[in-house]
This record gives sequence, C-alpha cells and structure tokens, in this order.
Amino acid sequence: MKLGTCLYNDQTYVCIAEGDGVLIPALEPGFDQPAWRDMLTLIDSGTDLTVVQAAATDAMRVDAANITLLAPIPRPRKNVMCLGLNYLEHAEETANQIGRTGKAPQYPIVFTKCPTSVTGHETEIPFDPDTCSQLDWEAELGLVLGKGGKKISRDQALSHVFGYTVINDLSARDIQLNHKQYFLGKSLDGGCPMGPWIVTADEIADPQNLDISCRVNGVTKQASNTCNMIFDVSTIIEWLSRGMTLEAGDVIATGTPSGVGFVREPPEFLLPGDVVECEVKSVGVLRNKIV
Ligand SMILES: O=C(O)C/C=C\CC(=O)C(=O)O
Repeated sequence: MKLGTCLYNDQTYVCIAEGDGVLIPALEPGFDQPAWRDMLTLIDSGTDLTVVQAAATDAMRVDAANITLLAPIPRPRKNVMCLGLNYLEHAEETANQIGRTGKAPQYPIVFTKCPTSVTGHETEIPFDPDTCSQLDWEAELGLVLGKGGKKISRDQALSHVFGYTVINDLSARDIQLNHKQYFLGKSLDGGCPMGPWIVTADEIADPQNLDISCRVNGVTKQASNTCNMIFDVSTIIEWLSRGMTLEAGDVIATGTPSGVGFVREPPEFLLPGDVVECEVKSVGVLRNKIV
C-alpha cells in the first residue's frame, strides 16, 4: 500500500494511492478520524490497513487533481537520522575530492537533518545565494519505523520498519564542509525532500535489492542498487538502537551512492530552474524544482 499525506479542501489527511487518485479514509465518518488525519498518529495506532482498503467507498475517492501531496510525514517528531558515506564508491569519490584515503567506514557515520528541512514531492526548493552556492543532490532510500526499541537485533530489525520512502539528502556543500559537522549544511529549509509516498514494508520483499538513481534535468547523475550499501538496513537499525531508543515514526535516510555533484570534474551544483528527480525502484520518484 502507498500511503501519503495530502491537502484536500484546506485540510490535511492521510491518503492511500489508488489508480489516478487517492482514497481519503477520514471522509467516511466510520474511520478513526485522528489516525487518518495525521501519519504519525496512524503509525502509532497500529491500524490494520488491509481493513481500510477492503472497506473503501466512493465517498473516500478523490481525484489526484483535487489534492496537493505533502511529505508523507510533513514534520517528523525529531531529526531525520542519516547515514554518511554508506556506499563504497561514494566513500571513495568523497575521499578523493577532499584528499583522504578512500576506505569504507568501519562504523556507520550518522548525522541528522532537522525536521523543518522536510518538504514534499513537487515542492519548490528555495535557492538562497546569500547562504549557499553549492547545493548538491543525494538520492536515498528512506525508512519509516513502525515500532521502536532499544538493542534491536539484526534478525528483528526489518520487523520494526513500517515502510519505505525516497529522500533527497540535499546538501549545501560549502556550509557542510566549512562547518566540520554536517548538520547545518544538511538542514536548509527545503533541504529534505521526502516522498511522494510511504510504501508499506509488506510490499518490499528485499530492501537490499532496489535500483536507486538521481537525474538532474533528465540527465542521470547517480545509478546504483541498494545492494551496494556498506551497512544494510538491518545493520543500520541494529547500530542506531544500541544505546539510543528508536521510536515509531522515526525517519532514517540510508546513504547515497556515487555520482554526487561536488566530486565531479568540474564540480556541478543545483541552480534555480533545475529539476532534480530521485528514484528508488518500487518505492517511487521524488521530483523537485530549485527556485
Ligand atoms: O566530509 C566528509 O567526510 C563527507 C562529505 C560528504 C558526504 C555526505 O554528505 C554523505 O551524505 O555521504
């Protein structure tokens, strides 16, 4: 099932992709209203989603033209947790660019993006030349947890995943590299496009076998497969939860493959007018324009 968050008649709802449009369960009074108006409440509620689809009525069907999709979780409760240098070729291209030895990280590199950076599919990403002149793309597989926990074992990790989404870990390289910590350069307003949907975990048989790519103005810049992650999804959850309690609704970006802009010769960055598309096969295409 593909779940999203949309605006319909100036109100926010959780919706389910269906054909050319969506189902909005909250339009039927019989459905749990708080859960179907907010994705995090829905995740917390543990609602049986199959029941909803089976009970779909015409009153719930809305044409795609009548809604605006937002990020599936428009404002996560806490920072989006992200993996740095989690594909070997990307670790190597980065090391070459900044004059380091290119080795796979021995331990996961984890940084975060603040919740206010989250934005949706087809939103415009503001380009502010006073702040940043080196805006770069990073296509990533995103995880949304359905169940929290501490010391989650690799074996159990996938059972904690509610679903998968696409994230563009937009990176202001000048800010990121000048400030040592990644945080500021990764947290610009509009710097975390997410969506269009959360694809529920039952639909993704193997998160380590998904083609992942990024196109800028239709030209492919990144093309890889999630099998090339250094730390796979289960290991990421295991590592993150070793000493830190993970919670339902947490969002994790699992790292980007090679082909980012700042390591190119000459370096390439996003400019106003550019359209950037991140795609994870079976999960979706996330498109944004820089303005
Ligand atoms: O300064 C570094 O070590 C890494 C620079 C870029 C990597 C990155 O942003 C990532 O998300 O991976």
